[in-house]
Amino acid sequence: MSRGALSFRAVRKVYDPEGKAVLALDGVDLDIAPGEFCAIVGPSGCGKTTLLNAVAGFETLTAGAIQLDGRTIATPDASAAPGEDRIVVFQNGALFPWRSVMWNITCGPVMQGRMSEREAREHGLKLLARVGLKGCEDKYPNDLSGGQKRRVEIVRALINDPAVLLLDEPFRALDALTKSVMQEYLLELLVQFPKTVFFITHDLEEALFLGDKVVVFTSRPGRIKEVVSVDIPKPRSHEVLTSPRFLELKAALSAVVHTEAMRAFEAGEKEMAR
Ligand SMILES: Nc1ncnc2c1ncn2[C@@H]1O[C@H](COP(=O)(O)OP(=O)(O)OP(=O)(O)O)[C@@H](O)[C@H]1O
Repeated sequence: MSRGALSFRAVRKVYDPEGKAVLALDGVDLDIAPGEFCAIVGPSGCGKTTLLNAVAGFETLTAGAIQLDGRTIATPDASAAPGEDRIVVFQNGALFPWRSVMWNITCGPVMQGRMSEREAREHGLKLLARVGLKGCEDKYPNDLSGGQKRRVEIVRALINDPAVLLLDEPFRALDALTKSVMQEYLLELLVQFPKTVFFITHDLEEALFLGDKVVVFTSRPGRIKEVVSVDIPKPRSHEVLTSPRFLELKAALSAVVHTEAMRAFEAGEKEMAR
């Protein structure tokens, strides 16, 4: 893969609601290689979504810079508008319920004039078949299960052929079984359609199962505490979850995250006591 290199340099973000400054991110330096799956974990409120939003173009920076393939996409002075090179899949989904699955998938490339309706439909049908949704193209989102909706959303993102996929806890609302199936679907799709992935999760097992690396953030202000390289070969199936190496990585990751979660909790208690 030749595109999708993300680099973060000294990224800082201060929110200033009603003059009470909230330092969300402070000095984040990170490189994500083209085609790399980077899972982001860290305590609640440490700035994970803020960082994702800055890449997506929804949030400005207070200091620092983010580059995509050498092109600066965010600085304090400017941020590149959201575009089809960086697509977000949200945890609560964002399908239009009154439109068919096919419409939801193809509206982006068709409206932007990048594909004819026929081309988009053909491509959409192919992608739906790859995620086990053959025959669902004329259904409406509310006719689908949570897992099926999530697959439609991922197909909708992939049809745009983005350089970077940004996923903010996409499987959070799913039951454990559906979630594990979705994780395998995602890995399989990425073999067929390689993308750089920025994936936020609170689930350490999910981070290790999917990630080439797992970035652990400190409690707020978010800084990078540790980067864990997941040296388990891909393709991975759920059998790896019980392998000695997986369990070893999980124990180490869990210890780091737990320390930070405790810090975040104590900081929250102090703030409440003020
Ligand atoms: N628009 C905003 N205005 C003011 N403060 C904000 C705003 N958005 C986020 N924050 C604060 O910035 C910090 C980081 O928020 P963010 O949502 O990025 O954290 P997070 O790590 O994604 O949290 P979670 O894991 O709970 O989703 C939090 O303290 C949050 O309250």
